[in-house]
Amino acid sequence: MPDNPPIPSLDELHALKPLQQPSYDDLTEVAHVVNRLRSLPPLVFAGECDALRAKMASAAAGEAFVLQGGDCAETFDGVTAANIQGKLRTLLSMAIVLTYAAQVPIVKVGRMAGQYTKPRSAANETRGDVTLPAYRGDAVNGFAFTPEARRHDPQRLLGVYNASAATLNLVRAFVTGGFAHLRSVHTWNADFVKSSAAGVQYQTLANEIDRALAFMVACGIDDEVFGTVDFYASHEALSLEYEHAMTRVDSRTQLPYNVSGHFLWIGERTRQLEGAHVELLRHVRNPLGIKLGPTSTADTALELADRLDPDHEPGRITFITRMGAHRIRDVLPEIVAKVTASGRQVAWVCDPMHGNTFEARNGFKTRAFSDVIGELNGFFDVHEEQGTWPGGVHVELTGDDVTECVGGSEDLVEADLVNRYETLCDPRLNRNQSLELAFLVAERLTTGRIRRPNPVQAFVPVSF
Ligand SMILES: O=C[C@H](O)[C@H](O)COP(=O)(O)O
Ligand SMILES: C=C(OP(=O)(O)O)C(=O)O
Repeated sequence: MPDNPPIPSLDELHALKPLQQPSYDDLTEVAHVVNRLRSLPPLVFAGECDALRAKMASAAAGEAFVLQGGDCAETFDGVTAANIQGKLRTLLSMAIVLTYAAQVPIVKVGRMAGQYTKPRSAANETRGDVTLPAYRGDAVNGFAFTPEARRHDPQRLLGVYNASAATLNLVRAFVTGGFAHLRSVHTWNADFVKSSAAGVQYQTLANEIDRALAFMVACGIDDEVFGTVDFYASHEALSLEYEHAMTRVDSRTQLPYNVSGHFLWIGERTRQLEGAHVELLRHVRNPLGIKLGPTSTADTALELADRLDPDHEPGRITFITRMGAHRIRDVLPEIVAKVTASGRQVAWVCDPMHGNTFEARNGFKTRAFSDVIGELNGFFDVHEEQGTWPGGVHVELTGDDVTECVGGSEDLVEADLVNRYETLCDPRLNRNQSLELAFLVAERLTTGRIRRPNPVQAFVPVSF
């Protein structure tokens, strides 16, 4: 159990000159908003964060696999039943593919209910002869290209709280109220294009699950044990005002937790060792992710791990590597080797999205499905060579049939991007591409090439 040093104040954090922060013009208004946020109830319970930390520890130990996914940038307008259900359905379908094929428990974590703040490469955006502040996520400003919308508005932080609460409320209802029951495995994708290869593969798997379920019921097992799933919320902890206001001392343990989400990650652009984000998050008890891009070194990874997890607590640290398909085989091996040699057991999760973005000839920001799979294969190969466990995937996806990433079995080309390009920031996999990815990952997990300590004991049938 870590010591409990005082949580730094917001002023102390700002003195560390944090990157990627909004510039608010009315600091009194900011203080009002932060005070209001401090008075609002937690969105998650500290005990749930502890439960997730234990599951992340299983992923670090090679006994579970993490599936983390959702929008690049959630939006306030996107908080609709259809959107939330669509993302959940996609994640549950992917999880079932991974569980059934790979026979390993899947830790299900949404990039949901809090993913409203975006770091940007450039502070401004220019269209024609007009330059305005870049869109930084609904937590900060609006997407419309007008001075009013692009103003950094602190009231939006209350919008983040409300949107996250509404999303979590429905997610909790879905995962405990019957929607996620294993019996529903067919209905999640009932409307799926029959001609889609992943859709057909999914139907075949769903039929097998139906038969297995019927067999178990015939054997006298109450199928209500398959009625609910554990599902967790995560986002990038970027807005210091919001994350600080949502950091509370847990009444059970007297220890601080960030109660805006179960799992928080520090982005590639804000993970400076002496920076404000590391300083705030080192005090909270939540399980933490650290993004590692192509310029990362083993020393950086180890220094961050020492700072954020001085006690080597199981499940505390997850390294989310996002090196790019063409760099992963060069950069990842040394990091994995040195972290492992240090005696740390961390969860290794592959984000095959953020290192593979490019601008298409028609101006759309996109990713090629082949690069996404290329990076995943590199990730599995490196861990196979090192004898370490590839602990999970982190993907930007949606439940809709958008056209934002090229490739996949539908063979989307750059000319298709214009049809349904709906993301406000980075391109997401659509439902078909997400399922396809799940089948490919399941195949890598089942080939037998990956060492799994004890697959039989590791399979926990009551919580898929
Ligand atoms: O999601 C990640 C970042 O916010 C995003 O890649 C930054 O994109 P930009 O380079 O268009 O600013
Ligand atoms: C900004 C993100 O990633 P990264 O920090 O890896 O660029 C993200 O995951 O939204």
